Amino acid sequence: MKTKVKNICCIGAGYVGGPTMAVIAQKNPDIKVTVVDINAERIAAWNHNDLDQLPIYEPGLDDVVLEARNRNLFFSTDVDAAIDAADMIFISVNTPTKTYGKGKGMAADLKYIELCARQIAKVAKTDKIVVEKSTLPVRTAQTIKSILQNTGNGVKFQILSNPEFLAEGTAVQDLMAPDRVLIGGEQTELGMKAIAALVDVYSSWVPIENILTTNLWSSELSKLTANAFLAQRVSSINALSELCEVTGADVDEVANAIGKDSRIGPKFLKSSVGFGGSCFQKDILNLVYIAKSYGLNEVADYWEQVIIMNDYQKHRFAAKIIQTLYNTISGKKIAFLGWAFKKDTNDTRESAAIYVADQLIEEQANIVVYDPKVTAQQMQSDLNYLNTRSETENETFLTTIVDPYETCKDAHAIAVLTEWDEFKAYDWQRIYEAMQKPAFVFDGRGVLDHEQLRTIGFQVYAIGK
Ligand SMILES: NC(=O)c1ccc[n+]([C@@H]2O[C@H](COP(=O)([O-])OP(=O)(O)OC[C@H]3O[C@@H](n4cnc5c(N)ncnc54)[C@H](O)[C@@H]3O)[C@@H](O)[C@H]2O)c1
Ligand SMILES: O=c1ccn([C@@H]2O[C@H](COP(=O)(O)OP(=O)(O)O[C@H]3O[C@H](CO)[C@@H](O)[C@H](O)[C@H]3O)[C@@H](O)[C@H]2O)c(=O)[nH]1
Repeated sequence: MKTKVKNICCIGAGYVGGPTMAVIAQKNPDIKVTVVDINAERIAAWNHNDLDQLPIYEPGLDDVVLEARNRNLFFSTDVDAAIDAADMIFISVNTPTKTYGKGKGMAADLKYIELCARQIAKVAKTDKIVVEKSTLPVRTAQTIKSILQNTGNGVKFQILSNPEFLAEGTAVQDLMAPDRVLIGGEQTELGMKAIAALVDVYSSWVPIENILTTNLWSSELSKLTANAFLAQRVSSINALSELCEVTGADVDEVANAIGKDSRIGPKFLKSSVGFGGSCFQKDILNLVYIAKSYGLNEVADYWEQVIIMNDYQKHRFAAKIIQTLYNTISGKKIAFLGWAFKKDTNDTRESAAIYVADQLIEEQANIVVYDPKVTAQQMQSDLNYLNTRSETENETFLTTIVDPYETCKDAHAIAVLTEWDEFKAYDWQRIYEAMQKPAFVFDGRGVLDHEQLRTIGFQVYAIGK
């Protein structure tokens, strides 16, 4: 007989836990879904009456939350109560790159995962299915199982791997119509039963042929592999962008030409100032670390190159700005349009903007930033995290203005760091008139109309052109 899930708990109310559970709850009104977090401020924001105050910005998320919240979707800080009541527990906590000890700067830090496993082990009085939603190194399910099974209280656990493939900025749309849902589990009778229970949750809205089931290790490794392949495409086209610049080829034309080959495909070929986000770098470093730990040095080196190329692309963009501005940017105002790592999100983790700003501030430029969704406080904290200089110096060199025209006024140069749609619609003539001359634009996202800008009088640098 199929086990029907009635009560879900999700530990971690972040960029993944929040939207994923909101959609699961919306699509399964008969399942009670409780999202818990130790961050009380975040939970309060999820419960805020004003939907503009939700802790993350994702197009369409407010409507989903509005429909399901307080019906069968709840946000709470009472982690123990939610664990106790649930028959299925998702672990969706952060798994950042380790900043200390063995594997520092490479391996995933699994301390939050282990804490969750220990808390589940301590609290659980009835059998549970534990679902890894966080991105984890292959074979982590073994660790979780070992912690859970050594409690000695007779409770039985099944562990599933169900990695999340949503991209920020399109999270709701990705969750509503995923290319696939991946569920890995033990290939035993009880394991298969647990897999079937989770398939049942997703099949409320995902066509059954799009729900893939595998063994645990394939599922865990597929997540790291998917991100490595995606990031590798960006680094590949970025590597070619520099060759385009020196040969007269146009990177968008090259991308279009190769993307028409159905074996290559058109997506993820947009050259840029470099990929950011909380996942790509972390997951590839993790993959590299795992390969090295098995002694697979050539495999590790192959994937590490994706990160090396990405770092180079960010560095190259900043160097181009310095060089073009006559190798002296000390005291010059440089306007940044965008700080988020991509459009339609307020997330700034690993955003290229942070690294470009840091490099320009080393040359004592005054960076003034406008981003429609990122707060000034977040920008300062991103810069401070790099630890390059004192917080006071960062406050002096990086300021934020909430109006794009004011941001660009009197600037020597504008750098586009995020591809927000609104940038295309600005009155560029007005911006030009208020700038220092020559007025430079460095389009790190290839989003502006360069011909129009040149006609106005701008000197334009665009990646791969
Ligand atoms: N951000 C994405 O787009 C994305 C997409 C797919 C997969 N992932 C993966 O999903 C995982 C979560 O990522 P995220 O972006 O949602 O992270 P996040 O930092 O936004 O959220 C994680 C949340 O977990 C909470 N938390 C940590 N330990 C806890 C504990 N012991 N008990 C209760 N709450 C705890 C934190 O307070 C935080 O609010 C990561 O493994 C990430 O790699 C992220
Ligand atoms: O052609 C492209 C595509 C993307 N990017 C950049 O790459 C980064 C990542 O973009 P994207 O993948 O769209 O967003 P993420 O939210 O980081 O999503 C990735 O990381 C998630 C976390 O693991 C996965 O779930 C998603 O499937 C995977 O796309 C951003 O800085 C983009 O600007 C480019 O420069 N060029």
